[in-house]
Amino acid sequence: MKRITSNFDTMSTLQTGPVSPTEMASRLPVQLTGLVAATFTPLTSEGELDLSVIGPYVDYLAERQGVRNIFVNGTTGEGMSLSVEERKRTAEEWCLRARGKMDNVIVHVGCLSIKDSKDLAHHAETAGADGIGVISPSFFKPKTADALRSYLKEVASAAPTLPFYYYHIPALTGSNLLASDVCKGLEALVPTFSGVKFSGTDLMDFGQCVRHSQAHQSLLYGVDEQLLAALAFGANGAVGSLYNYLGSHFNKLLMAFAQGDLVGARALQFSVQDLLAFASKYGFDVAVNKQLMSDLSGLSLGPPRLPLVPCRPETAAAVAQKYRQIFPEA
Ligand SMILES: CC(=O)N[C@H](C=O)[C@@H](O)[C@H](O)[C@H](O)CO
Ligand SMILES: CC(=O)C(=O)O
Repeated sequence: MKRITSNFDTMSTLQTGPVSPTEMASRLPVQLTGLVAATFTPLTSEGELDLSVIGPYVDYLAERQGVRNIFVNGTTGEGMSLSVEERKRTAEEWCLRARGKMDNVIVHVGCLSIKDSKDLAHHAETAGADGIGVISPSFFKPKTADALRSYLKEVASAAPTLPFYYYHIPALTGSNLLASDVCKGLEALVPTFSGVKFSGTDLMDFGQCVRHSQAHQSLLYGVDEQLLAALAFGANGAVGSLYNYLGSHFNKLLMAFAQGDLVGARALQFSVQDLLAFASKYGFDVAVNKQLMSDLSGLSLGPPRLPLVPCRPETAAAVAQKYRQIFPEA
């Protein structure tokens, strides 16, 4: 794991004196690329944290799925349903267990209270995270991009050495602000601004984020079933729940795309869509997804937390069967 401080040094140097292009390039952070698995939070059958599963979970992602980055305590991890204290304990465990095995641990720190978000941002920094992600508050929603930028600025300032990713997920936050508007001028307010996790379906908005991004920033797409379209628009990588159990498959898709094999990439994307089309008949949500991951990986992830309700075992089993039929090699 690496703490990226160099781009922020570069920025301050830029203001104080000239730097040669070679020196500049060597100081820029490594851009986050490839797959980032949005992890589930392991709970006991009583609904308490089960930190003992996190070590084996990291090994499963690294060894079985070829995934080298994780996004923890986000949507998939039910971060908003955990207490601040629980979020700190899980973040610490993920950072500890990922050491030497993952390239990046990004901790989602968004909360409804800005004080909690700042507390978690600061905590992520001390826990050794490689970055933080923040969603828009969703009860009192920011009415303007300006208001959201002010909020993000304040949260990011609590973790001044960590790359900061704006997490855009309008279907869940209920915010109607375009990500490309939110990101406008954000680097001036947030020196650590390193990219966007874009979990929306508006590809024009995504395209505008890419178009106006800077070279060191990472545009990470978050609707796994249509990643290929986002790659065409210039996505640098992807954050999502499906990379938990389809990481190797999606790595092939990334490879096919990089090699210009669009027909191959499309076939790989279509098989994922087939699985999702099947699963959505059962109301595919985090609860079903979590049980599916338990069934496929053998890790005991436990139930979801209320207000999500556990899925019926037959539902996850039916989706797992479909998965095995579509991806016999996985
Ligand atoms: C709403 C939601 O959970 N979105 C995830 C990421 O943001 C995705 O990874 C989806 O789980 C995935 O694309 C399946 O729809
Ligand atoms: C899916 C995703 O990116 C999240 O869990 O936040």
